[in-house]
Order: sequence, then structure tokens, then C-alpha cells
Amino acid sequence: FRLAVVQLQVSSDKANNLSKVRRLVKEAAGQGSKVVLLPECFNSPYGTSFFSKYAEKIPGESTQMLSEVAKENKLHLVGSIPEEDSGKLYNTCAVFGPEGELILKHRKIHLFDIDVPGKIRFQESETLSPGNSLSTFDTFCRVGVGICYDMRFAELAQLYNRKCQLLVYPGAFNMMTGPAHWELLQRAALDNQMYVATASPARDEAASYVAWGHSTVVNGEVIAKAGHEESIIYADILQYLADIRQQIPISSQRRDDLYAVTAMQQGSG
Ligand SMILES: O=C(O)CCC(=O)C(=O)O
Repeated sequence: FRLAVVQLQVSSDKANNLSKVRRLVKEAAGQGSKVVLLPECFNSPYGTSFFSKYAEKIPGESTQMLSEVAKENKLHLVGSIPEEDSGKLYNTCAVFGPEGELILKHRKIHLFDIDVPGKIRFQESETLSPGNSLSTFDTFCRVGVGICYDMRFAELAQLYNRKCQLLVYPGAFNMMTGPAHWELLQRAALDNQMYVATASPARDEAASYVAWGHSTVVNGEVIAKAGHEESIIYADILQYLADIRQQIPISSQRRDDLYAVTAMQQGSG
């Protein structure tokens, strides 16, 4: 099946962000895409000062639009927004199916709290609360969902690996961690023999948080990669995994007698 990643130029104009999503998803559908991935916080500039202003309940304006667009174009649509629920804020990825139905909500499990002196300090936990469950859904294959910083936690990918063929991460790495780690982390899933797709906002040099861009799809090797401007990239998810998992059978070669990665709770999916 064909996967599309929309590297949206997100602005402070929410209505404009939403109408561009409508147009670009339609364009991706016209190219035969069956699963479309949008960037982290596609309706809002990325930053702790924006989350409360742009946050919505689910369902709400932005996710209602996702539902309609998924239904109109008969595809699975994945996108994250700042979510408000019972007075708390979350970074939440919603997945809609081809009938416009909400399939799951993944609330970012690992909040992005880093402090690199002189370079970057970011503390999502000042405004956001973490999610507490893993999230998978079924389409042409089983898909595991994470959001951005979740990508740094190999244990999550390893748990998803037991049942998924594709991992999707809406994300927004920055001009420091982007060049250093963005592609490397995705390609590290080679060890897990999975497809991994990441969707970044396009780069906006004038933004308070400048996203790296370079949305990517890998299967160990990079099979599609955007530049830093607004664009759509496509990848055809094929037989590769079944072949490589058989040829290099690491899942049956694990030394379960020596180590284990264990979920305390499985969450949805
Ligand atoms: O891990 C990183 O370097 C960036 C993470 C991030 O921007 C996020 O979690 O939104």
C-alpha cells in the first residue's frame, strides 16, 4: 500500500493549517495513498507557549476536519494536536479510518524535557501531561504510534516490533537534534526490522522553535526523504519485511533467557 507523509508548513493561523491539510491530503489520495501521516501539532506552532491556546477537545474542530478528510478520501489519517481534557493538556495523536471513525488517540508517553546549556532548553512537562499507554492500529499492516521524543526510547519500538510492521511518529526535531539524531533514530529500527515513518513540520526560520524538517520513511535504508520545505513524500510499503525477517531471523534468535523488554501495560491496540 502507499503511505504519504505530509510535511506541512505550519503557521500561527489555525484555519489556514486546517485548510492546507484538506488540500494536501486530497492531493496525496490522488496519488493512491491509503495511509497519510501529518506532522506533530499540525494545527499549531510547536512550543509550550502555544499549547494551551491551540488545544482542543477530541472531538473538536481539528479532529472533526481529520474525520471528514479521512472519510472523503477513504484512507487512514494520522495527526497530532495539543489536546485538552479535564483541565489537563496532552500532545495527542489521533488516527481516523476510511469511514471517518476515530480509531485511537495516542497521548505522547515521553515528554520532551531537555536542557543542553547554551543550545536548547525545552520543557514540555511545564504544560503537558504524559499519556500512559501504547497504541497500535490495523490497516494493511499493523501500525505502532509514537510522537517525536517517544522515538528516542528503543524499548517502545521493541515492544511494537512484536506485532507491528510500521511505526509512525509525527515529530518536530530541531536544528540541533535534527542533524544529530533524527535519521539515525529511525534507521536504528533496522534492528527491529520495521518500516518507520516520521512527519515533521516544514522549516520556518522565523518560528520560535525551528523544526528540522526532513520527514522520512525508512526500512533500515532511507526510502523517501523530504527537504525542509512544504512537500509530500510517498513510500510503497511492500513485501520487504517478510523477506528480511525470514532471511535475518533475529526475532527467533533473541536470548530470552538472558534479557527481556516487558510492557507493564499494553494500552490500546
Ligand atoms: O528529541 C528531540 O530531539 C526532539 C523532540 C521533540 O521535539 C519533541 O518531542 O517534540
